[in-house]
Amino acid sequence: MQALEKISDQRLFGGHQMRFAHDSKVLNCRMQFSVYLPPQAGQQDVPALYWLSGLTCTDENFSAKAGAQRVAAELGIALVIPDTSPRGEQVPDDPEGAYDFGLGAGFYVNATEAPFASHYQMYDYIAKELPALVEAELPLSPKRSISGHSMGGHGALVIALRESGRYCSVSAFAPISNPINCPWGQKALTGYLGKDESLWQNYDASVLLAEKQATLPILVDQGDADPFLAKQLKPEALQTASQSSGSELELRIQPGYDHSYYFIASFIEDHLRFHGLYLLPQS
Ligand SMILES: N[C@@H](CCC(=O)N[C@@H](CSC=O)C(=O)NCC(=O)O)C(=O)O
Repeated sequence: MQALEKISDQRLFGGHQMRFAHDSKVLNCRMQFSVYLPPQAGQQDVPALYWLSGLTCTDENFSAKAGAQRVAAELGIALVIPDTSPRGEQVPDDPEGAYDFGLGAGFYVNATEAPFASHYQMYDYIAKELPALVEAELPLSPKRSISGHSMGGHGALVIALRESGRYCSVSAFAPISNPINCPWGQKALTGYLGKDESLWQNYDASVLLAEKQATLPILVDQGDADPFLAKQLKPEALQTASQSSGSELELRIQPGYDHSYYFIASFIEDHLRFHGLYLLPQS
């Protein structure tokens, strides 16, 4: 069988919006993901921005709602958009079917707890298996940046801070900034990693940023009308952490914006141009 099965391919801004399926070894299931290839990918390998989506999303929310492809086409940056959890009948879900754990809520961690550990290895899937696959099979260079929203903003920050040599820049929209101290994070980290809170620290961007100075540029946008801001997102923890390690963080509070894809669509161009500064040769 081919490594990638193409599910769809549609022309968009001179490039291609595509969807693929493949067998994931680390997740132990069949997965789907989306890719936008800009027109420049017809001539040469192009750099890629990996986008990590939030709770309840598949790879299709960002492709359909964020409006990122026009500027990606102009800049010559591919978009690689994975799913948010392992998938399939055999993959365990939240025991009560809640939206914030299990399917659609992998939290970008490597689970150690049964019954989740046999599939929920999203950290390794995003940081290692998927880049190796798409760079081997598609016209993508190994220059990568990473971004995401909410749960995906948490994932992007954690992966970039831990694997900084593998990424040129990181950005996030309304990230879960301090998951060890919020209900979404505490539920997910207990379920995937168990009750030993010392193991949770490796998956908390504020802890990681406080411990070690960041070596890559960081941009974060947060709406001040976001209903999840105070209880779940806590961007002030990220700000304090960056100050204590002397890291450069650009945290922008956007007046009147909520948690939705309308917020993402309003600022995605800024994020693409920010990543372009580090992914593309500057004249
Ligand atoms: N259903 C839940 C909240 C679900 C939600 O808001 N999901 C966000 C991400 S939240 C953090 O990870 C999302 O991106 N949804 C998909 C979309 O297309 O908007 C509730 O109602 O509280």
